[in-house]
Amino acid sequence: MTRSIVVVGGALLSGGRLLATRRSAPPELAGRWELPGGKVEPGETPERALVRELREELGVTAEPVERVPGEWPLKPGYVLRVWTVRLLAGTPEPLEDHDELRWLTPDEIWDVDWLDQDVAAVKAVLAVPAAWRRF
Ligand SMILES: Nc1nc2c([nH]c(=O)n2[C@H]2C[C@H](O)[C@@H](COP(=O)(O)OP(=O)(O)OP(=O)(O)O)O2)c(=O)[nH]1
Repeated sequence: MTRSIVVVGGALLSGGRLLATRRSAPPELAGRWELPGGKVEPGETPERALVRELREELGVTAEPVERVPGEWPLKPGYVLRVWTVRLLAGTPEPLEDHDELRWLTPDEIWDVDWLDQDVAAVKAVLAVPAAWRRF
């Protein structure tokens, strides 16, 4: 059986807001919103992949805190796993893969057009209210 490729998503939380990022590519995903992150490379832990991706994509130093329970199918052969993330240094900027960022309160969370496959993951992040108060 072939194992799925894990895509790690970061639920970056700060001051009671979640960072949403708007994809700039590929064309079928561009303009839709997601959790920043990317594919785990061979030999890499998901947490290290997340730290690497957040540095590359947003220019920040960040620390995965805990796994959000669940796993969400993306395109065939890919699954999304999500960690809550604390920002340690830097201000996120759309350096790679994204063209806009928004910090959303829980009340604003559905104001952006999340990728269909991310909706359940975002609901799972909302279902961990303690995480929103922590950083
Ligand atoms: N990062 C991220 N990718 C997602 C989410 N939802 C979703 O369907 N995807 C898809 C988009 C891509 O097909 C795949 C992740 O690839 P990516 O392009 O972000 O990852 P990467 O930086 O490792 O990719 P690459 O440019 O090295 O190929 O998962 C999400 O919430 N976050």
